[in-house]
Amino acid sequence: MVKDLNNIREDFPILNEIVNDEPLVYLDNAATTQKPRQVVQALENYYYHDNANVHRGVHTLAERATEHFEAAREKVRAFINAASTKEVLFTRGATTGLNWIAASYGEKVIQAGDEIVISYMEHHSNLVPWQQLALRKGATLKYIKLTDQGTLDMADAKQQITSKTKIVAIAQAANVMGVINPVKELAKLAHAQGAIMVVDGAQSVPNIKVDVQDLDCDFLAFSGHKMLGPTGIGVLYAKEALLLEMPPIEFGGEMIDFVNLFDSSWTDLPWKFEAGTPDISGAIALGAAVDYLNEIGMDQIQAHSHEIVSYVLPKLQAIDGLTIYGPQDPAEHTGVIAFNLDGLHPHDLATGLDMEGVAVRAGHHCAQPLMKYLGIPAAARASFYFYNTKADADRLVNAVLATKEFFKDGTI
Ligand SMILES: Cc1ncc(COP(=O)(O)O)c(CN[C@@H]2CONC2=O)c1O
Repeated sequence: MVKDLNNIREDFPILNEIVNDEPLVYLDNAATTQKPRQVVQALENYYYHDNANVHRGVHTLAERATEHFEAAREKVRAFINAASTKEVLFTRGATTGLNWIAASYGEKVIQAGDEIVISYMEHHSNLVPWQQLALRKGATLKYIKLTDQGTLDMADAKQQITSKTKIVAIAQAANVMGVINPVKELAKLAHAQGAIMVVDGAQSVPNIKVDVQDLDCDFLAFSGHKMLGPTGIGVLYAKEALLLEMPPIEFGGEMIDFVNLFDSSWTDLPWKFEAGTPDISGAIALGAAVDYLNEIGMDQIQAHSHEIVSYVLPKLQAIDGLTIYGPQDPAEHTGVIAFNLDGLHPHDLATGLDMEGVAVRAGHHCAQPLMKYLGIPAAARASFYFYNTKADADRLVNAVLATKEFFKDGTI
């Protein structure tokens, strides 16, 4: 059954919150999304009825907990169309997944003189792991330039990806510019040079249909909390052939086969990379989040974002003194819009919006090199999701105008 977006908000009690005497308008979904009752209910059901440790218990609760935990993995597998659950590793989030690739695959493969290619629009979690790996190994970190519209300069990408390239790591959707990057084409360019393709899916998996086999990416990392799930659970997808050759990152229980006094052997995939007691309830709740997204449909979610951005972008562009970063064409935008108001620090702008009950983020958005590339210290950022409405968009526009009026003579 496809959920009707017109009455979806009843699943999100938090959207009824009052902030500064105004009904909340939550537009910080790129930071974290709100959680439907069904996800919170999954957590409650687990702890009230099924809680036990997984995989080795022989009692009924342990078997039930294991069944729910592994069923969640299968839901995630199907959601991203991975070939096998062996390719679906539970992590803490996108940051952990990206660090695992650098710490395992990167440490094993990267040598002095090799090149790692990223872009100027990357989030720090898809930049610093590669930067530190390159420093450790004496490898070269290269950045793909952006066009004037804030999209990836693919002509430059073709120049940057060479026979020395071993890793290409790019966000599929950008957390500031709001663009969708052609990672399928980038994977082809990487593979043609014998390199692997790492996709940062933190902003794409929640917003568009992601098919890892169609993309032919080698790794893809994302976070549960950005797609209706709880914080602390995420996923690293990786091709099985790569995982079989990669050394574990953490050692201990769950991930061993035999432990001898002076050496050990590892268990099968995916558990080789899941040392210790996993986030059982988080994974089960992530499975409930996937169920919820599937009931809406990713096509409907993407269409809704396009409709909202097409509605609000022209209204924001019409505000004198407001600068929008990234594509000016709604067709190029996910639901993420970064902007600044002349003469106002983004923190003051966001505080002004909060006084009107509108929640946006302000700062460098964990993308300091991008801020420098854009020539700005920071920006405000509104990020929509399927439970936001055109009325929310109007509240944003009116709050920007009210804040502009409030600060107009430069004094508070
Ligand atoms: C593109 C991208 N990659 C990686 C991450 C890291 O995700 P985790 O923090 O879940 O590991 C984020 C987080 N987005 C930040 C968090 O807050 N606002 C943002 O834009 C992101 O947007």
